[in-house]
Order: sequence, then structure tokens, then C-alpha cells
Amino acid sequence: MSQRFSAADVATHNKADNLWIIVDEDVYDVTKFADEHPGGKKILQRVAGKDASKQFWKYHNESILKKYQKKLQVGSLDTKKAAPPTPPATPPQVEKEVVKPSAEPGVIAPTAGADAAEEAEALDPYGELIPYADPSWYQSYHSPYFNQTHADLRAEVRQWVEDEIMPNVTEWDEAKKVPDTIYKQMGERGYLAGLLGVHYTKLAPLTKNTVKSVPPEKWDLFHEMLLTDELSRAGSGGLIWNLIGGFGIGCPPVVKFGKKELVQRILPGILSGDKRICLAITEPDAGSDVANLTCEAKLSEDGKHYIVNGEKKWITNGIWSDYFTTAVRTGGPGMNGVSVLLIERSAGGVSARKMDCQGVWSSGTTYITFEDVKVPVENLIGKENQGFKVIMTNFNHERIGIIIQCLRFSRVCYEESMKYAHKRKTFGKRLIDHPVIRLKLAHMARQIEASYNWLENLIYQCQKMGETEAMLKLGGAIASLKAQSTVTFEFCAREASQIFGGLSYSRGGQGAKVERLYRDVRAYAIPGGSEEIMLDLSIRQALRVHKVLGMKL
Ligand code: HEM
Repeated sequence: MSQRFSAADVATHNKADNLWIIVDEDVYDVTKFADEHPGGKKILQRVAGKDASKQFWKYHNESILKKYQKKLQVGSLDTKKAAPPTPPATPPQVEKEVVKPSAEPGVIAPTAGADAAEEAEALDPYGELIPYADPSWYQSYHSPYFNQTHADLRAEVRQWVEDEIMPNVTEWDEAKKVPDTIYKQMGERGYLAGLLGVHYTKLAPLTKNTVKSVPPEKWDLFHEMLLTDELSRAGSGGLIWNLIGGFGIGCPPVVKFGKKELVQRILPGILSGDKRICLAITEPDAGSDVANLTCEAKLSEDGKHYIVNGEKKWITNGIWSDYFTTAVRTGGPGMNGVSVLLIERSAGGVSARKMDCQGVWSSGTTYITFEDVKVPVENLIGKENQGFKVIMTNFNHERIGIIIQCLRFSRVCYEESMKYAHKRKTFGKRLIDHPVIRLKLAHMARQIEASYNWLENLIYQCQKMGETEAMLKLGGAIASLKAQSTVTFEFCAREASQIFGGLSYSRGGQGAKVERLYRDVRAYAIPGGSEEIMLDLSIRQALRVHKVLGMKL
């Protein structure tokens, strides 16, 4: 915005029909906007022609300015320097202080060995540096897992989220739909191909899009993790489920167990963001109890097709999906009669009805009916009656996705609370100056950090192990961490809501993220294995694995 005004110029625009205000040395013409201002026009008229920064920040958060800046800003004060008034996402590099470890007498400190010298350098600080609001490697703490390619991806995704997603996410959630252009961008930016738990180089021949800041050969599971993590900063389960909820769980079985011809035919359209895919397992009568599903697939007499009949419920993205990775019964009762089929909507006989749910509004949760749907036998994923293995292998990936989202949502609740606690005053003090509020923040932070550190460790294990080893050895721990992260999320959403008070009870405004996330909690605690089932599985599976490892009890 090139136009410059003196404070005296702005002061002349001080009438209802000529109403300018100053926020952070930028000048806004709110004459027409005043009538539609949700806080009322009188309140704007009271600051007409004046610097209203203090009042503005009392009632709004950053996304409001981003959203309205283009429409309302007419220039800046002539006193404004080139540098932006708010800290940039990446603060300027400062010379690093070299910290020499030293121990107080009586403290047992490990002596630095030869390996210590090779330890990775901590990356430059990034983000707003609010303690615990980002993972510690963002804040220049050492990490064995992240390098410059992760930092580059982080910056790329954050910019996109802050510019194009965050200012609109509340509107999309209320409309229960994310614009298709955003999903398309997920493909164009090469993100979809990076979210399958499969090495990027394997998918490169199936897509012309790659991620700008990370070459395919350098892509690892930590890139995948941080992509979901950064997207989740928008603070909307609906957004994440819309973008990756169907794809992230519906596509991996096809890539890992689908026939080559099928993969080559459908993957390019999916990875580019033109076609959508979802996972259809749960039924009105079979949730976590997958072995009891009833949707049946009968082989046609000529042996060329399966004919599918049955219902699926709570299917994320089902409403707009072209492909359904579907669990069906091809054999007798129990887990050994289950197969997985890739059902194509274009075959006909597929009806989809959008369901109204408590949370994740823009996720497109769907009730699906299959009526005599003809599915070519080439669309069998894995082997007939061995679909259970396909489904089980998929669970680890699905649950890790849920964990990443829950922990970032917990951080969002914490971060929003921390910021709000610094501006809201009660009984003559800022909230942050009340010990009871600090206690809430402390309880949030300790759970977030403990869970996130376990997550990093599990991602590292997944990276080192093969698919089957990971399924067996990590299944219990991942189930346990899924329960841990949904409990943490529920706790943080509740505590944040208490800190925001009425602002998180009404929708929109400063408490928007907290109000929305509070509604999204159950969408994480129930699907993908409920907390109760996860915790029970975590011990059963761990005992089974450790018996094989030689456990002595
Ligand atoms: C560029 C100028 C402004 C824009 C674009 C703007 C926009 C908005 C929007 C979109 C809301 C709805 C709540 C939200 O989403 O956060 C809102 C609410 C509000 N605004 Fe503004 N506003 C501006 C300036 C101001 C100023 C200068 C004041 C005070 C002097 C003010 C006071 C309020 C109040 C009191 C509310 C209601 C807050 C609540 O519901 O708790 N606004 N504004």
C-alpha cells in the first residue's frame, strides 16, 4: 500500500459518512464497512479519525486484519517504517550464544563423548517463540530428527495456511464445505503424494507435481508429520478431514496392495487433486468391531465382477468421493471372510447422504448405500478374504494422523489461551498474572510436550522398521498414544474454553478456534479406535509382541 498520510490527514476523516481509523500505523477506510461491522458502527465512530490499535487488538485476533486488509486499507502513516510492526514468522537471525555445558557439584552429568561433536546443529528459531506453542525444534532446541529441508517445508506450508486458509476457515466451517480449489492446491503443491506413508520417489512416476521445498528423494516421515501438523494450525478438524481425512486413509491401501494396472489408472487423477477417494469400513452396526461387518460382495457367475450390497456409515469425504476403498464380506463370518474392494462411483448403484454431526463440519461425513454395484475383480485390494491384514496395516497410519492433529489442536488451544491471557484483564490483573490460569496452561503444556515427544519417537521407529514389523511392534504403542493424545486434546479444549469464557461459548470471533475444536473433540476420541479399545489393545498387543521378544514374567 503506497499511499502515505499524516495523523492530521486521517483526523479529518472523522464522521459517520467519512470514517477512517488507524491500526498499527496502517490506515483503514471503514465508512461502508461500519454498517456491517459485527461489533457495531457506533464503536467505530467513537474512534473515527484516530489511532484505534489498542481497541482493535482488544477485540480481534490477527486473522481479521489479514482478511479485511485488501478491502479496507487505504494506506499507511507517513511515520511508518518499512519494517512490519508485528514480528515476522521467522525472526531475524541473531548470533547464537555458545552454551557450554557445566554441572553444579553433586549433579551427575554425562561427559561429552566423541559423538557429541557430530550432533546436529539446532535450527534457527522460527515462529512466535511462545513457549510450548510450537514443537521445541522450532525454538532452536536440538533435535535428532529435523534438518533444513523440514524447516523449508515448514515455512512453505505455514505461509500458505496463514495467507489462504486461516482467514477463511471459520466461514468454510460454517458453510460445511472447503472450496474445491484448496483441495486441488493440495495436489498441485505435491502435498497429497507426501501424505501416504510411502516414499515420495515411489509415487513420483504417477504425478507431475512435487513439493517445492523438498526434493522427492529427501522426503521422509517427518516431512509428512509436519505437513499435517502445520495444516492443523488452522484449528479446524473439519478442514483437515476435508483435505486429508478421506485421502490419507483411503488411498494407502490402493497404493500398497492394489494391482499395478489399477494404481496406474487411478493414482494420477487422485494425486493431482482432480479425483477424490475415501475409506469405507464402518457400518451402522460395525464400528471398531471390523470383523463383524456385513456389506457383502458376491462374485458374478462369469467370475469377472463382485456385486456389492450394503451400507456404510460415518464415511469421511464420502459425499464427494469418486472412489471408495471398501471393506466387504466375500467369505464366511469373522475376520477371515473380509476383503477390500476399490468401488468406483461411476459404476452406478452408489447413493450418498451427508450426515449432520457434532463436529468436523466441513469433513463431509456421509451415509452410503451400495445397491448391486458392479466392481471388476481387478479392483480387489490385496487378496480375497485377506482384507483384514490390509485394514490393520492401514490403522497405524490413520492413528498417527489422528495423533498429529490432536496434539497440534491441543497446542492451538494452549497458544490461543496464552495470547488471550496476556491481553484480557480481570480483577485489575491480566489473566496470566493469576496463578490459577498459569496452572491451567502448565497442565496443558506438560501433556502436549510429553505426548509429542513420544510421537516423534514413534515416527522415527516407523521410519526404521518395515511395514509388517511396524504393524506388529508399534501397533500397541500407537494405540496408546492415540488415546493419550485425544485425552490431551479434550483436556486442552476444555481448559482453553474456561480461559476464554463466553468468547468460546459463542461461535466466531476471538474464541472461534477454541469453540470449534471443543466441538471436534469427539470426532477424534471415537473413530479410528475409541479410547477404551485403544488402551486395551495397547497392553494386549505389547504383551503379545514382548512374549515373542523373550519377555520374562
Ligand atoms: C479494520 C477495522 C475492523 C475490522 C475489519 C473489524 C472486524 C470485526 C469482525 C469481523 C468482528 C466479528 C468478530 C471476529 O470475527 O473477531 C468484529 C467484532 C468486534 N469489533 Fe471490530 N473490526 C474493526 C475495528 C474495530 C475497532 C476499531 C473496534 C473498537 C473500537 C472494534 C470493536 C469490535 C467489537 C467490540 C466486536 C465484538 C467482539 C465480540 O463479539 O466479543 N472493531 N470486528
